[in-house]
Formats: sequence, structure tokens, C-alpha cells
Amino acid sequence: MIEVSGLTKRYGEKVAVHGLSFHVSPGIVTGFLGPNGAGKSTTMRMMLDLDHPTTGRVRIDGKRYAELREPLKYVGALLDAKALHGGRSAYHHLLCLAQSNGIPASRVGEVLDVVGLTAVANKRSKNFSLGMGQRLGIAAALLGDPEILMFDEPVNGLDPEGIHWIRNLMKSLAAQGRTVFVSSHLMSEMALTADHLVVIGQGRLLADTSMAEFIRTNSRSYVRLRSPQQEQLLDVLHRAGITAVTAGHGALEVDGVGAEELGELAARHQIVLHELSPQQASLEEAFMQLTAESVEYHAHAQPTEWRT
Ligand SMILES: Nc1ncnc2c1ncn2[C@@H]1O[C@H](COP(=O)(O)OP(=O)(O)OP(=O)(O)O)[C@@H](O)[C@H]1O
Repeated sequence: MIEVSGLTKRYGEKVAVHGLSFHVSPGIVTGFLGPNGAGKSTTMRMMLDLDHPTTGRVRIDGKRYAELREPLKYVGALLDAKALHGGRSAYHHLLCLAQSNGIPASRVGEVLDVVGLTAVANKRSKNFSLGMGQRLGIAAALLGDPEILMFDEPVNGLDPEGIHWIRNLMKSLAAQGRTVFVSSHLMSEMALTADHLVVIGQGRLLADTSMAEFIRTNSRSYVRLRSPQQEQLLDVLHRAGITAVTAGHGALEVDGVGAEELGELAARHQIVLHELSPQQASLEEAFMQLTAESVEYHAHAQPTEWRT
């Protein structure tokens, strides 16, 4: 179990993390979400004692990271996949880590196999693609067979097969009872991976909830209807106390009433329907709405005077 309490990090005037408290439980994948610059990496660095909090603290099974003996056997982390000694081969990179943490050399071959890098084990990592670097970083995280795993944006640079692989890897690590904490700025990716979510914006906690609860409270479900007799349909809905809003392309949208009930109501009044479809607004939209006010870096349409 990881416990974060009252964590704050200032860089001069800039408050990167602001009074953050949450805990990360074993046996599930916990997603750590927030827009760019929200403070995810800073928080993870403080969890691993790579940065000192201005105030607050992090405890891993009651201890500071720096107090753990042979920490790779306790916590495996992928923070910056490029933080490698590029001149070393993948095998030697992992062997050095293993030797300094009392891990048998035989484990190196095992983790290379798990991440699919056996064929390039003797190649220098500076020639690795971004995706191969991510896989090597994941191999290093797995080296000590740790109970706690932390991944900062692990799918960056991975191709669809790689993304699928890491998703399943994280789920299987959690199913083995391990604590899995993974950051991302992509809600759509987390929706497929995480059981629990910690969402931050501008360093502050915005949500700490199960994925099921997040979906229930944040993604709007509604029914879309289209009818050649739209005026009559609106009348019937109105008389039944149902509010419909007009959407584009002659469609109506109704919240809070099931498609079956709407279909039966239309049938009773002999109204022809060309569409009766339950819709779910995407979690991506819900996440963007939740974090909208705390997005630090907004892209803007190119001003007209820039155009030639
Ligand atoms: N060493 C530093 N000195 C000054 N400011 C910093 C430093 N490190 C981070 N920051 C600032 O703190 C804020 C949080 O940054 P952080 O990298 O933790 O965000 P993030 O959520 O990981 O973002 P991303 O998704 O883009 O990786 C940003 O505004 C960043 O500019």
C-alpha cells in the first residue's frame, strides 16, 4: 500500500503539487490521470524519493522509499525510459541493476523474455526505438519481482500491439495481488486498464474514485430519436412529462428515460421512428470536462495573420 498525505511541491513561485492526499491499494490497477503539467511526474518522483516534498509525505508499507533495503525488490518503476546508459547493451544495463540490488543474474534473461527483447539483448540501447526503450524500462521495473509497480506514461511510443501487451501486463500484475500505479493523460487508455482512478489538475486532487463510479457520475447516457413525425413525437413526449432536446440532423435527445419506454410510447401513438438508439458520452469527454479548468497548456487555432 502506498500512502500520500498532504504532499506539496513548490518550484520557486510555481506550486507543482498542492496538498495531495490519496492511497494506492494492492490487487488493482490505479490510474493516475491529469492533463499535461498537472503534476503527475512530480508526484511520482516524490513517491520514489527522487524529489523532496516541500511539505507532506509518502509512505510505502509505512516506510519512506529511501529506507527500503534493495528497493528494486520492493518497488519497480518506469519513470523516464530514456534515462539509460546508452552505451550498454540491454542485457548489461539490466545486469548492472540486478547486481546492485542482490538480484540473481538469471532473472535478467527472464525479464528480457517477458518484455520481448531477447533477440536484441546484446544491442546497445542507444540504438533502440522509443518503444524498445519503454520495454527495457519495463524490464528493469520487473527485475526485482516487486510487489509495487509504478509506471509513468508507459504506453508512450508503443505501437498498438505494444499498448495491448502493456495493458494486459498491468492487469495480470494486479491480479497477482501487486500494487500497480500508472499515470496517463489519456482517459480512453485508462478506461480499458484501471480499476480505480486518482485524477489531478494543477497539482490538486479532482477525483479519487473507482472506474465504475467515475463512469456512472461522469459519462452522460441518453437516447437519440429520429422521426419523420418529429412535431407529433415532441407533443407525445411533452405530454408524458419527458424533456427532449433537439440535436443536429433532425435528431432528438432524451436523458433519463430508457429506449424501450420511448419506443413503446411512440408505438402507442403510431409514430414512425427512424432511429431509437441508446448513447453513452465518452469518458474522454467527461475527463476533459472535469479537467478543463486546470489545463495549463491550451492549443489555439492558428491566428489568421500567420497564414500565408
Ligand atoms: N524542476 C522543475 N522546475 C520548475 N518547474 C517544474 C519542474 N518540474 C516540474 N515543474 C513544473 O511543475 C508542473 C508539473 O509538472 P509535471 O511534469 O509533474 O506534470 P505532468 O502531470 O507529469 O505532465 P505531463 O503529462 O506533461 O508529463 C509543470 O507546470 C512543470 O512545468
